[in-house]
Amino acid sequence: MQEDKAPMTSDHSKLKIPHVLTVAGSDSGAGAGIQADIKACAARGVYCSTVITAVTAQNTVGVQGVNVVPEDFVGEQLKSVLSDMEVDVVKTGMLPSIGIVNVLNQSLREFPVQALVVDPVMVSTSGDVLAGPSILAGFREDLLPLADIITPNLKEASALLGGQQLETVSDMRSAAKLLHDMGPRNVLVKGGDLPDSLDAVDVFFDGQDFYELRSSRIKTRNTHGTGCSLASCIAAELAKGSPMLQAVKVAKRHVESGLDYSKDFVIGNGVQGPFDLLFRLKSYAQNSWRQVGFNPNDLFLYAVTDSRMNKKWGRSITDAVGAAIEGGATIVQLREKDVETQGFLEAAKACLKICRSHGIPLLINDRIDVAIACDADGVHVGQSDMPARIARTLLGPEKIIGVSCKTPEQAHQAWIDGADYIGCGGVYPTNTKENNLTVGLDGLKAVCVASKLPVVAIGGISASNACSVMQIGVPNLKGVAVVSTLFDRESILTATRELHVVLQEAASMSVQRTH
Ligand SMILES: Nc1ncnc2c1ncn2[C@@H]1O[C@H](COP(=O)(O)OP(=O)(O)O)[C@@H](O)[C@H]1O
Ligand SMILES: Cc1ncc(COP(=O)(O)O)c(N)n1
Ligand SMILES: [Mg+2]
Repeated sequence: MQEDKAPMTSDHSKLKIPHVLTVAGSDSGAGAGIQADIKACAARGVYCSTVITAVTAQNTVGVQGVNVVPEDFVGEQLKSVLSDMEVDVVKTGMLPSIGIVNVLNQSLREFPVQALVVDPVMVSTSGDVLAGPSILAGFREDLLPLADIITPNLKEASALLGGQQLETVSDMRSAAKLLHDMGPRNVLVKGGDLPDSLDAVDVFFDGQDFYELRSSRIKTRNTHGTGCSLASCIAAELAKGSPMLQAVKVAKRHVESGLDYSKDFVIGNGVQGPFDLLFRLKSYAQNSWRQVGFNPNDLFLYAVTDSRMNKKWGRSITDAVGAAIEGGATIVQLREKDVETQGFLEAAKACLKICRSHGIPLLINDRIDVAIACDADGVHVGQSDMPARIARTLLGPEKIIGVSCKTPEQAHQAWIDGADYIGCGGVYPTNTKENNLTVGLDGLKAVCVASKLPVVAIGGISASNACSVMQIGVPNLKGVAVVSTLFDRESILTATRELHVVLQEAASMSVQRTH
């Protein structure tokens, strides 16, 4: 393999995408093998092509069958990809026959790549043989000397070394050294299966120094595929140009957080469930995730919290939100301007629980980081906050994004940027926002008419003027957003109910008018 990395772009006008080729077996249960490799590379932002060496019938119970792909056809796949697609790094997994090892060896000599990552898969965690002892000589003689790194687990390291038992970190160090003598530039002995170990310890040896890489051991049955994913993450980081130790560290951290994400999911009836790097399970784990998708009618009675008002009336934010929902609020936005981040996050998590139990969306004002950390339903941003287009990239396609707009131009931009709704105001003067320009009912109407997005009116709206706001007669005005009208009151519940009645009357009047 080449020592120095070639520049990522030969022609600067084109973007060269980092590319990993995985040469591995298919796992029908999709926890390990090719399926794990594609997910890991996708999660690391690297293109992944695939040469399939075997198709396994496999689930959480074990491996029920293996169908090995003829070596000539493995060779044909290798040639197709390597001759055309500018592969940076090759990663190998299940190599079920000595013939396939030979074919791979020849291909790598014909089409050299920047790095070779060898995960010497032999036995699945369920104990089923994926590559028999006959493969050992091929690994030792042909593949290991070409490898930039090999990533055996304890059993595989032991098999490669002729069967010696590995039970401690010190045994792992000796094994790493002996394996290094077989030719690979770097060795990572993985300790996922180390008995009596509180941490998940892997030993990395670069021929000079040993590194013990530790992470906390996640309590989960879903560990099927950690090895394949780790090797693919290493390959992906190398393809991006990382030095080896850095690639290994990032990969280990990535696997750890993937295990944490997917630790609670229940897939299959066997002892070992698939691990998954792509699922964001927090909302599933709460078992009460909101229906994905934004319903503009949720803007009907939009409650915006205010920490100063809660302080003044001596109530917690959760009590305030609970009362507003009970009174008929249809969406809640947390707008906490003077609380510290940690307190805000805790409050947001608690409010999210309440909102989810009532099927009410919860948005966070301005703080995209807090919205991501608590997995809120979305954010509301002002004109000088994070631009909606960037918020969309950070939050993903399904979260709700609202933007404050005063003009038709801003409303148009919000639509282009991928927002879901706009908040237009201040309609009337208000104490909650200093120096806020008032647009009045005419300004509101102009924005609504120009906007392709649903609109919620905000600013100085109360039970006494909400009816005139809703009667401006534009179909995309979906509701009113209020702060002091609900939260600067003795009883939030009563205040919300009052406003709800007014809004319902306004809605029924406009229905009558259109019939
Ligand atoms: N329960 C766990 N918590 C945290 N990390 C783990 C856990 N199990 C395995 N790992 C890590 O996952 C990677 C794969 O390790 P291992 O399970 O030993 O390999 P294999 O899947 O090839 O048997 C290693 O970095 C290991 O430390
Ligand atoms: C096709 C294929 N490749 C690799 C593994 C090893 O994965 P694990 O060690 O997590 O069982 C597997 N079970 N199946
Ligand atoms: Mg494992």
